[in-house]
Amino acid sequence: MELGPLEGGYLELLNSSADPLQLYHLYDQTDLAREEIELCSEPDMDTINCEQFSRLLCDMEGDEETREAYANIAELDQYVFQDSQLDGLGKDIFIEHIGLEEMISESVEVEEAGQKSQKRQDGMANVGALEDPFSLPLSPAVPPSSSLLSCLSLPAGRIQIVPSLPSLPQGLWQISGAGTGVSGMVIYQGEMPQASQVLPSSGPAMQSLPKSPERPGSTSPFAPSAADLPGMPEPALTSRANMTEDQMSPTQCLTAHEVSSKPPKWPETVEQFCSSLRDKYQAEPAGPEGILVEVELVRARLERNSSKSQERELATPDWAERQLARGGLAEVLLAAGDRRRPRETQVIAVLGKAGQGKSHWAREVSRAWACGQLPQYDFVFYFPCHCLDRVKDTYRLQDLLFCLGPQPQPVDEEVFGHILRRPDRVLLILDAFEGLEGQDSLLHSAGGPVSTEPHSLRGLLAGLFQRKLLRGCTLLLTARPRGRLAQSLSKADVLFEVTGFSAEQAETYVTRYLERAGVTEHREQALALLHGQPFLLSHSHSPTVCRAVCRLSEALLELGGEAELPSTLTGLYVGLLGPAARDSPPGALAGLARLAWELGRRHRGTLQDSQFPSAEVRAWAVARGLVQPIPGAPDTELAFSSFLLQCFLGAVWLALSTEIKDKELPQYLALTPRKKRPYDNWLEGVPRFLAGLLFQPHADCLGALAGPAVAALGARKQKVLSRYLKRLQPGTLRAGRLLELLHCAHEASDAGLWQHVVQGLPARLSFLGTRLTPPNTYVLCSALAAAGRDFSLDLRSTGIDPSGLGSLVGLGCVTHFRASLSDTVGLWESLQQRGETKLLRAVEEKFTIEPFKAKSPKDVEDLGNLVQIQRQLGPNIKFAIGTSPLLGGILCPPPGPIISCHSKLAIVNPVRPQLEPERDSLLGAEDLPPASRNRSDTNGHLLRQPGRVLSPCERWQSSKVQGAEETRP
Ligand SMILES: Nc1ncnc2c1ncn2[C@@H]1O[C@H](COP(=O)(O)OP(=O)(O)OP(=O)(O)O)[C@@H](O)[C@H]1O
Repeated sequence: MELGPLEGGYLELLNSSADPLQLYHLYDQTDLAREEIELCSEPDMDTINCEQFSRLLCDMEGDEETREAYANIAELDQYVFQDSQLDGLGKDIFIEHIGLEEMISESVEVEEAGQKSQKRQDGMANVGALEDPFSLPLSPAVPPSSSLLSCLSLPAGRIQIVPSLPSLPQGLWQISGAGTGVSGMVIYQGEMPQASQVLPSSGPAMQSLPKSPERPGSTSPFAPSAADLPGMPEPALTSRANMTEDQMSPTQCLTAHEVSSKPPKWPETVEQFCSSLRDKYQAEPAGPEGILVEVELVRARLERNSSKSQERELATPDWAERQLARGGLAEVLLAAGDRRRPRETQVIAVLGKAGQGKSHWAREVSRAWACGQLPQYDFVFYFPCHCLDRVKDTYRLQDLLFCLGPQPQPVDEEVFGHILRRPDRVLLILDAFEGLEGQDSLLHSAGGPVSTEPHSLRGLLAGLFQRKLLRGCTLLLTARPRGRLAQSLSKADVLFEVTGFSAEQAETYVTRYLERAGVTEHREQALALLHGQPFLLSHSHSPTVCRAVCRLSEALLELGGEAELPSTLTGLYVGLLGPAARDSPPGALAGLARLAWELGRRHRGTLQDSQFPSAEVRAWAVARGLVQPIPGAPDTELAFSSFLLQCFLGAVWLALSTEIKDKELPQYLALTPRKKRPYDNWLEGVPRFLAGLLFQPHADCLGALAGPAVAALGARKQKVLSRYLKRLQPGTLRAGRLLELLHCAHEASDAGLWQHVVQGLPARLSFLGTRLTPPNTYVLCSALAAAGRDFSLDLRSTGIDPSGLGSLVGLGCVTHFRASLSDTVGLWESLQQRGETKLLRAVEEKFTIEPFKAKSPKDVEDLGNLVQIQRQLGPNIKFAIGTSPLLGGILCPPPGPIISCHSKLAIVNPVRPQLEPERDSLLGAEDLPPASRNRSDTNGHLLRQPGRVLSPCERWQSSKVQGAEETRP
């Protein structure tokens, strides 16, 4: 039977009458067609290798839609088919839910199900029993499992037994089909069955997997071994037992890998290469200042930034829901290991905004390896990606590792062979991945090479990411996730985020900085300077800003006398650049500023010697630390010493340039919707610096950098921006842009502009899903306090930290707020512990949780904790469970109803859907039609629409365990 294109989920395919072997090959080809299967000879229709099958089955299980559909089948089975009263309704809903219209006739008429099952019996797997396609008949030999794959039934005939595939749950797995040469293949995961656990077949023939007689490479045309790859050495000896990897079973292979993590005896050349790499990493200082503050990474995930757009961005978890990689480096590197398939490349992405410390962290990984902390790797190669952006030349894999690697040297074939033999013991670090041209396509496009023949560097990288070259290695990349790159990064096995410094870590950095500078006596003064400018303290959450603050503090303290840090970021950078500008060659600052802007427009932060206006300007910029060499890159390549500095210089160019037309200037504030402006704001720090440079008093700001001659030009530009900003209605801006406007107004330090902005703030402010970093929280607090009006805030999914949450909701002008339950519990508990009862009472009264939707047991638990704290405070305190002014109502029931509401919520079992409509009607408040939504009875219980029974799917949805609660203001 000819199969059409692979469409829909695996569920549809399993329910089709397609020949399972064809199905399998179609699956594999579709998947691997993208991977350009050049090296397979003839696809061997009769051969299924267990790794391939493991992959197929894993993917089927990994397919979220299928998994969920089968889970629903299992759970809804009883409801739909055993509860005769609900028969008709249930089936319809069930069928609709799993989205299989074509199954309607099959599933409604039960007899037909038998035939369908029979059809499938000839195929790959029997899903379900003959009589009832959705019941789960488990033979005594098969351990019960909710997995779709544990419900395979066993046929008569020859059976191959493949012991223990690591990715399968324990149990028996049967595969059969024409062309296999056997009527059935059983994969047994777990201990082999005892004789008493009789396999339901007439004498299973124990055979090994089919194997190509000619060569000991992989038996799979789709999963080549090293021996299959042109240009690769002969198959590796992976154990000291003189067996090739491919002669071993997958279990043996894994065991061999584990065992061989003991240091093997290496040839002299390999030992030498390895120790030269280690020496290289150990010799590198930890960052430009040689300071290390230990930071924890947070598990990350990407999400669509709007329901309409395909673009993704880093999701913002609530503070209390963040998952820290507490095990440090080891945990990060092991994180994807659970999902790792044998000999499969593992991709780990460490993401974060510019200047958060990604490169610092990545270099720390190589240093840790050099110090023997990562014994699971024999080799670690660190590449700053700016150095790999070479379009012209062609390279082989060995050139990448040896010539472009951290320790450039001629290729040593013996060492290279050694690397190829154990790719699983190789870690490649690709730092600043966003710096590569067209990086997004490397991760997902087809066409990466499968051989080590010369290719463009991009081709080589594509081969690595597409898991064809050095298959089985670990790829660790760091990147700023923006635009299309973020979309492709969802292909990574695991994601982490570098979130910058906490206030304590910033203080630690200041202390260490002064220690290294040999001026520890200034420590207290420097910390006092920092605390004297809370806005800069909040910005020191970014290590880059923290470093800049340290440098300026050091300079100010050296001068002696009354020192004070500036109150804006613009002031900080003017303070740092002013002295450099004063002794610059003529036109040097403007020349460098122009370069910063023009490179930024092309999304680049690196520059060549030849791009400087003159050698003199280059020498000045290097001497003043404005640009610096890139570690590992040729001397002719330099980079701006930080992204923020590049943004500042870009803004200087906009402020100074006569080439930028006045009417174009407002677009560079990036406050209007993206569609209406061609500028993409890659240099995202430019808007606030531009406002700062043009609005702050000329003599202290732009004049301090460029001299008095540019005063008239600056004044004209200021007028243009002022007119634009005063026409802007803050209430019409989305949360992210509103925050940027607040930052611009803060940097401008112009009383008129600030008043205009704060007066325009709407009374109800929702920041739902928009990150509130410490500086964002700071400007928001200042603006609300200055407005002299009342506000309601929605602070859910903002990642706001506990101290930020406390400062915002503690403001007198904030009369109502909504925040995640877990963060609120944290705040209340900390206020309680600190004995701040008055503030606690105040914030409790402002808190609202309506409409409440419990999505996980944690939500119910948190609600219980809130009620508990509330009880302790006495009967007069109440928080709003009804609608609040923020949400359009006024109901604030006393604690009694909340507790009774809680006790109802607590009995909802989140794992199994509750079928009694009364029970979860409370949970399903948002599932009700608008007419009955948000209405409550006198006890504060939400009313259900009479006669409306929630469908099983709705109940399932409402009881699904799924992270923090969702927004529905
Ligand atoms: N944990 C840390 N301890 C000490 N210094 C740090 C730490 N993290 C970052 N820094 C310092 O902060 C500055 C910025 O760090 P880094 O260059 O690693 O940021 P990044 O996220 O890679 O930025 P970009 O995206 O712009 O490349 C550097 O000077 C670095 O030394």
